[in-house]
Amino acid sequence: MGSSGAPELTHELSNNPRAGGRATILGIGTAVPVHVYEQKSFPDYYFEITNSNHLVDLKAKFANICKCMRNYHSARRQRRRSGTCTSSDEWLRANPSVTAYMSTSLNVRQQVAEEGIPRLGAEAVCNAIGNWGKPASSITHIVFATTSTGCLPSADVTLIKLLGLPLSTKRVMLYQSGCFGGTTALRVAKDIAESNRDARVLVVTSEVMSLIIRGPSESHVGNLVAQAVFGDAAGAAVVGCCCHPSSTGERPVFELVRASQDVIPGTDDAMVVKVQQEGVVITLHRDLPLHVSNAIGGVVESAFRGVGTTVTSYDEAFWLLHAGGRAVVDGVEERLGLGEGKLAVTREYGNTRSTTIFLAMEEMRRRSEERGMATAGEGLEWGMLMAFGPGLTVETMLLRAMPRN
Ligand SMILES: CC(C)(COP(=O)(O)OP(=O)(O)OC[C@H]1O[C@@H](n2cnc3c(N)ncnc32)[C@H](O)[C@@H]1OP(=O)(O)O)[C@@H](O)C(=O)NCCC(=O)NCCSC(=O)CC(=O)O
Repeated sequence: MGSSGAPELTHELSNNPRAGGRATILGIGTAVPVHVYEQKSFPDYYFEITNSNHLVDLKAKFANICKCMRNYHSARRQRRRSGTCTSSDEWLRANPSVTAYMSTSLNVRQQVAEEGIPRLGAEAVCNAIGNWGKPASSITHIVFATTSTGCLPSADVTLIKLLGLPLSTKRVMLYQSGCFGGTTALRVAKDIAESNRDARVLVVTSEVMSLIIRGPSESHVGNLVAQAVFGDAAGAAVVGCCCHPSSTGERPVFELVRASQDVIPGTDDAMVVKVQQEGVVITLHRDLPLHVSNAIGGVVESAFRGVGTTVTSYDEAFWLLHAGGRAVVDGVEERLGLGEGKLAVTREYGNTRSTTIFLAMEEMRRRSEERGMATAGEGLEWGMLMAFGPGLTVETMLLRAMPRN
């Protein structure tokens, strides 16, 4: 139990590497779609394309929420939607069932997701493999997470065909995994890598919001918040145990030290996601940020405990937090007493569900390299990756940044 008074949450996973070492991230890549919507002009766009300009008060509320998102994200980041022609303006205008608040539309939405998810994922994979520097044929396993669809044959099958990977590549598909799906995928990859000598596990997340885009309703502000918050992106990482990097020519970036996953008691209604004839309907409860911040102290304390880290203050660690929304990030920062700038990379990007942590991770690595820091974790050794989603589930991964040289 943490001194925060939060409920005892963390169920620690065993950590018994059998592949001769701990799993590490050996390459990272991301991809974002070509369609960009500026947060500033998004309220005008969204109310126009959903034929809702008559809902004047609701539009003002939405504009306020988006304004806050604009302050929250750095100006150079925008929200993005799938680059497929079908989720362009043309597609939205041609499909009023998608832009209505509630209209039967699952089929038409699903087509966009089915095509867009593996394609965007493949772009991120190519970037991750380029960063890794080894041939794609060295990949032995894939763990693919998406919250954006649920069709079979699954997105990982399409992905291996797009990439030309052997059809014998061993796959794990995590559908409807929530925003913590990227962290779950890393946990599964860690277990695979540490149990199979020479395994090289490709972790992929890809989120395309075609199933959740819908018009506004005065009686469903939780949906409106979801419309303001979420965007599309894909992330990828190559994970493997690399005991002798000098002989393999690989460059471990972050060691995956320990994983945890916990459900916060009494929070079933905080985030509810239903697959319906009308698409995926998301309801976010206004207390969600409070639930996360109330629980976070206990979760983080347990995650750091007993592994021999040198961290005596949370500011001595680097932080990769899922960018849930302004209120969530501010709440976590305050509860953990983090110093200014500790969540800077989280604030740099919006919420792209399971992909968010990869955008943050890549950004941190990029900044650290640019500044000549000793590790990709802002020059620090220990760090915490944290994401949350329906359940409410909080998932963490304790990271150890490897020296860059
Ligand atoms: C949306 C915000 C950025 C807006 O911030 P602001 O500072 O502008 O203002 P605010 O918080 O006062 O909210 C503005 C108005 O919206 C209302 N409001 C906010 N959130 C609401 C909700 N979930 N349901 C109903 N109403 C809500 C407020 O009461 C207020 O109404 P009034 O004007 O009447 O007073 C912030 O509230 C936020 O970050 N909320 C958390 C978003 C969230 O749930 N993220 C998790 C996504 S899930 C995820 O990431 C995991 C996953 O997908 O798996």
